[in-house]
Amino acid sequence: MTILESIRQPRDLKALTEAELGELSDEIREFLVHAVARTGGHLGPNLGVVELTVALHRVFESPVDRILWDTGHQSYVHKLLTGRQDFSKLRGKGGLSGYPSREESEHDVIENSHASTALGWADGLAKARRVRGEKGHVVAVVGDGALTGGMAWEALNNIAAAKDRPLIVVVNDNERSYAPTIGGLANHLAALRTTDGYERVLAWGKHVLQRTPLVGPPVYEALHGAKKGFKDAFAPQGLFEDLGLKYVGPIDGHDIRAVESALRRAKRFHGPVLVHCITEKGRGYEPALAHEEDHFHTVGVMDPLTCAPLVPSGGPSWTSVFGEEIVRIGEEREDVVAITAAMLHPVGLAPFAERFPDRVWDVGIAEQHAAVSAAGLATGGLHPVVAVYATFLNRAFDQLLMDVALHRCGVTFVLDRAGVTGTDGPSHNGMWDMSVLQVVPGLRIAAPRDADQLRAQLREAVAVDDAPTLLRFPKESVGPAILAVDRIGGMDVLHRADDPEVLLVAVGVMAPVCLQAADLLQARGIRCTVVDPRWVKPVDPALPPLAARHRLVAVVEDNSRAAGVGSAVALALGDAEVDVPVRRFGIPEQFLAHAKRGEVLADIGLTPVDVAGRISTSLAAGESLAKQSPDAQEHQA
Ligand SMILES: Cc1ncc(C[n+]2csc(CCOP(=O)(O)OP(=O)(O)O)c2C)c(N)n1
Ligand SMILES: CC(=O)[C@@H](O)[C@H](O)COP(=O)(O)O
Ligand SMILES: [Mg+2]
Repeated sequence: MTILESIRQPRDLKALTEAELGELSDEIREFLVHAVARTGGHLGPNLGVVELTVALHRVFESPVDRILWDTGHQSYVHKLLTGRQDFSKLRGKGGLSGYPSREESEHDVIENSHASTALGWADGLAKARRVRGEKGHVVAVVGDGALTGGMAWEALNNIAAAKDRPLIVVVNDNERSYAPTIGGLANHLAALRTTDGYERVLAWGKHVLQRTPLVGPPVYEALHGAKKGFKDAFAPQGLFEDLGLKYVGPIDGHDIRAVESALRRAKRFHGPVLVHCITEKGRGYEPALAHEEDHFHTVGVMDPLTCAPLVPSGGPSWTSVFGEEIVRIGEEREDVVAITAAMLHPVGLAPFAERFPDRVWDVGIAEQHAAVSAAGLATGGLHPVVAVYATFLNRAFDQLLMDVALHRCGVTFVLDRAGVTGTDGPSHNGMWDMSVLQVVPGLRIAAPRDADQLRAQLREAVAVDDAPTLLRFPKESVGPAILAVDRIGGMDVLHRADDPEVLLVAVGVMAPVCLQAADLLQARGIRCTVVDPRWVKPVDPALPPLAARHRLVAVVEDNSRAAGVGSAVALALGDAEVDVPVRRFGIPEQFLAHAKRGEVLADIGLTPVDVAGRISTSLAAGESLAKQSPDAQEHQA
């Protein structure tokens, strides 16, 4: 049995010797590389927190002491040490979540993967402990990237002022989000991190002294203390100390003894403490360290030796189509600029950044700032394109509404990972944008069905300079082109039939699902028209009169059913006095457990068979209804 296998719960760590702890760290890294290569997941971030997590669970008594993980993607080691070592179905249906999960363990608190929230949770938990007179520490682990999010500072502002409320903030500073973390904060962390002299002296001392048994360790401790003293005396007073936090660090986050020593000091301090740990994303796995783009922030299923992907990509991604087209637009329009929230490569803006380095900004994990600064850019005469994942735009709703839309700013939002993403769990599905944003006056929303439409609609969007525009597309590969057979108003007709009964409104990537459903219905003698509205907000004025020529309208969208495009179409029909029933197909109002996109779509009835089946049943019910007495009809309506 390996040491790792012997760890069933955190207290099993306490008896391990220093040598065994080193061995355990090696075993964990070995486990992570092979397990995550088999399933895909967040490899780099977890390789960077091995020693930090071991030290946390040796110093604190989880779950009495609450250990919170910001963003949660770096919680695999925490899971391994809290009784969860079956990673065979990590992020897969029925397997471990890729994030903390209360259902999995009493050691887990924050389940969502949206960054910069852990300090707020910690502030609330610490206040609750104070009010209820409960013992126990609250510890929040936050990355340097997550620390660039505004909410982290809202929380720090509260935490720092509470001198008598013990709360420990552990900054996991690996200098990166995906790419190197940007901004004044990153520069400040660097200033705290590198007073070169004592770092080099410390590194040398550690190297020499660790090879000098007996005398080595106490001398190393003394040297470590000297470094601390030197820093206190000469290094700049830190931003954190100026705020009122006790600052402990910088600590070598891969030296378990050093981290434990710092955490024990922090534990003794009866107030807010910040422990600054220096770590390396991808530590111990050369291919990750060599991967300059993101140190293997997320990896797909791959060969752990060669890092070659083992699942063939299904062709070009939506992201790459956007990335290429925005460069072409940038060539033609020098007023077009771009903003990313710490995800330059994942959202496809890297080619634009390479071509136009002065026209793209990484604002950190700060979607709210991205939206507001875009309002400033637009007001300054430019046309900003803000590229974020759909789920993360939720965070910037007010800024889109009150800063961009109210001021009628020509800003284009490009939402990647819209719809069901699946394996990243409930907080990553881009399933709310076409509902939440329905209420934004003047905002125009497009949902492209294929690459050609993405290119066309992106161009139409950046041509609007007096209102916000938005495109949204999913994570998967782009399918084949879907040609229109006609155009009605601004809508593309994808399929038509003589004397049609059903109008299928296919929203974006649901076009193939609707076309297949139309074929299934045709086989049952039910004739359909299939339209792609292209721009789903506002509803095309040609849609109600088209609907009036059918017996039933079905709107199919990869978005929440609640207040989505289906609801907007139903409202538009009502306003136009078109009395045709509307059936809404979308994502139910629930949080979707992690599973593959296809599995989730099948579970929620967004497949051609489900859509065709429900339409057929609906028509039949309508027919039987029509044959019944008027009051029976009234009742069922
Ligand atoms: C609000 C929000 N925006 C973007 C993301 C995407 N994201 C996930 S992890 C990550 C980088 C996090 O960097 P850091 O906090 O330093 O943690 P590390 O991965 O370095 O351990 C980003 C941008 C997110 N999870 N939440
Ligand atoms: C934790 C986080 O938010 C990101 O790392 C996200 O998991 C990446 O998702 P993709 O793998 O779809 O780019
Ligand atoms: Mg980081």
